[in-house]
Amino acid sequence: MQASGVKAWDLCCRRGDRWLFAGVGLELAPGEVLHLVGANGIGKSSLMRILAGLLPVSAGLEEGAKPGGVAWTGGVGLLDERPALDPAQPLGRALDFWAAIDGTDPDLRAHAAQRLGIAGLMDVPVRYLSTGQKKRAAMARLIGQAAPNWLLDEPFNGLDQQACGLVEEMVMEHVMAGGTCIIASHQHFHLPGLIRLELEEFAL
Ligand SMILES: Nc1ncnc2c1ncn2[C@@H]1O[C@H](COP(=O)(O)OP(=O)(O)OP(=O)(O)O)[C@@H](O)[C@H]1O
Repeated sequence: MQASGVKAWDLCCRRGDRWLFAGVGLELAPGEVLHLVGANGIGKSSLMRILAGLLPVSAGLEEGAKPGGVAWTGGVGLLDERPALDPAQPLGRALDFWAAIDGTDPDLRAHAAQRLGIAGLMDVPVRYLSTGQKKRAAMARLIGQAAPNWLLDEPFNGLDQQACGLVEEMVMEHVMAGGTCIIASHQHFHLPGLIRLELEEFAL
């Protein structure tokens, strides 16, 4: 695996005319997992999207404040709340669309699909798949990316108990191989050494 790690500082987020958070920072070394927690609507997904580079890092509240930043060591893979798989395509084709963009390792993805129990669904249109099957497919896509850093936004949503255990196992394997992982979730994780970051109500 490539080298991993992340350092983020002074992250601020404004949605519409409302500040969600300001001055948030975090740092992860290879092998570390961070659990991002906080109430509904507090800004966990927004923070994940900033970390993934999909939302800008806003400048701080004060006049002329410098924006914060995010520095990754190695590539980043995001398991978003939405699976981003074309509903009109058979699953295999929908995953292949991303393979070219992600630089997917086909063997890694195929092995993950097998473990996740979706290898037999590649000819089924994505629109016929259940929520959990789509989540499993998104997880197989992530593993195929072989990114050293993972961002998992509510990875357990829609998964049955067995699949939740499997995803936990996959996270363990990833970090034990030297990766990092940030998980935004209301669920509990049984992962040793979990670092906890709680986003709190932000008041001006
Ligand atoms: N595109 C957008 N434009 C304006 N406001 C938005 C947008 N996306 C999200 N928000 C608002 O930002 C706030 C934070 O949303 P976010 O999804 O980051 O919260 P969360 O902590 O992940 O919530 P949950 O636990 O319910 O998933 C919410 O009030 C939401 O309505």
